[in-house]
Amino acid sequence: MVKTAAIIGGGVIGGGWAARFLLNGWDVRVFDPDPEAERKIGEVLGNARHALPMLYDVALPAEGALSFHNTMSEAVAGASWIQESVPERLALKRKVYQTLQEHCDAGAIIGSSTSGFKPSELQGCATRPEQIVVTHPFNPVYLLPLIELVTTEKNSADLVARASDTLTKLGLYPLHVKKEIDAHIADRFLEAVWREALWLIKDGIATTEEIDNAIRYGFGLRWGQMGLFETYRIAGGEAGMRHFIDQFGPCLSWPWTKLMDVPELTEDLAQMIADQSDAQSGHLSIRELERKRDNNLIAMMRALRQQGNAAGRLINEHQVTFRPTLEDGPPIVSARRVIPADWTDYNGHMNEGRYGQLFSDAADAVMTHVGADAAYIAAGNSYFTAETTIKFLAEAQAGEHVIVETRVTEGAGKKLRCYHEMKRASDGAVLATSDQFMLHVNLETRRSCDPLPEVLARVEALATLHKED
Ligand SMILES: NC(=O)C1=CN([C@@H]2O[C@H](COP(=O)(O)OP(=O)(O)OC[C@H]3O[C@@H](n4cnc5c(N)ncnc54)[C@H](O)[C@@H]3O)[C@@H](O)[C@H]2O)C=CC1
Ligand SMILES: C[N+](C)(C)CC(=O)CC(=O)[O-]
Repeated sequence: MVKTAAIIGGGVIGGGWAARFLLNGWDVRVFDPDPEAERKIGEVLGNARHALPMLYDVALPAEGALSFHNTMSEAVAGASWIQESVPERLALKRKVYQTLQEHCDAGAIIGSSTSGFKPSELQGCATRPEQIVVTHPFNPVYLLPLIELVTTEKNSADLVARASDTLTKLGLYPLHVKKEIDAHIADRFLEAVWREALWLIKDGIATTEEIDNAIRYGFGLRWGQMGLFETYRIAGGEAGMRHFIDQFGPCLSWPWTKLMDVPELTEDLAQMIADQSDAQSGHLSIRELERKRDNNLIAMMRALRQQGNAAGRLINEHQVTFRPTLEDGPPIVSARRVIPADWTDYNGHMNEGRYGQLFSDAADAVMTHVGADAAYIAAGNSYFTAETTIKFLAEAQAGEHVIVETRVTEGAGKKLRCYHEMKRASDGAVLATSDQFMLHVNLETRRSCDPLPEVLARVEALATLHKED
């Protein structure tokens, strides 16, 4: 059954949440009094539709339905998840909970995007405090997986488990913060870094661009894959973390940082920062910067997928949950995906090597379908490609949804031949074809041999079925 999420407040963050739910197959109802809300969410959704599917090697579930509502009562009725993302004012948030709790299901989860308030503050005047948790996301919510799930003793273990499960199924990483604190965990770091950066600008040490370069060419890259402590463990050399602390711990009491003070944001300082930022990035619109950010994030997370680490490991695990079961066909729909941005080459279209990648993924899916799956391969049997002829018939662009249809044209003994057609999903245009000839191989002897009987039977049956077509 399709689930429904209500989005209360559809600005930068509410729009990102709406996209995350919709692209994972949920119906989404939005309440936001801003007459521009529909347009603004449309823009965020446009970015998300471009970006999120590129993280995966299979198509996301069918998109849910998006609707806009004039009252909060209408938006929350029947929703199993309610995500509040109204401006960061405690009185406003509390008023919103009072209204929505009059109309929402008592079993629904109410998550707040608050960057700073503790859940106990949000629960303060609520009719059913036990329904409310903090689910603090990171911008862009449709791409970044971290959600700080902050709870109090008023939230039952069952509700916390349900919240965690829902967030995980959305491809998110719920970090359960069990002891509440102002600004949770991550924003405390961000604020510490931001305060220090403001001092560096105010004291004329560095410009906004130099500060950004100090991050993106160095420790920013380290943090994205190992965080702080694993990185510092390595920095301690073979002696590890203990040595690192003994060596660098004392520096913390040296006058290196001004972390406890905030520079006064005078008119002059605010203008200096804005001017430097304009000089650095003013030639790009915010939408262009968002696209650039999203494409970079996708490329980085896809690289982490290949290594099975950090955010990449999470995406691999999420992808398994919606990998489709193939039908015998003909044809077998052996691949269904969106072309990622990092598959584009200097000619502005999908690079020829990626056509090969897609056909190779399609062949892997067919192998799994006939029983030559991971366990079969681990037991010492597999197929090797002996010959492939690819015809490139039309260009494919990043963001396009494509499918591969496969026919088994030969399946006898050790021979398996597949004819793949790559099609654009929107109009069925054939973009490329591949005639692929494979041989069954014993991975120990590295020589060709007949498949095990159950795989051979599947291959032969498919070849017969597809020949009859
Ligand atoms: N912008 C950011 O980088 C992040 C913000 N947050 C948190 O998300 C929440 C929202 O922040 P943003 O999206 O940045 O703000 P925003 O200003 O972009 O969006 C707030 C939206 O709430 C709407 N709104 C105002 N009163 C409302 C009401 N009574 N009912 C329904 N909608 C109402 C506004 O029309 C606006 O569209 C805040 O709690 C903030 O701390 C969390 C993570 C990151
Ligand atoms: C600036 N901010 C405190 C609203 C930022 C966040 O809460 C998280 C983020 O996306 O950086």
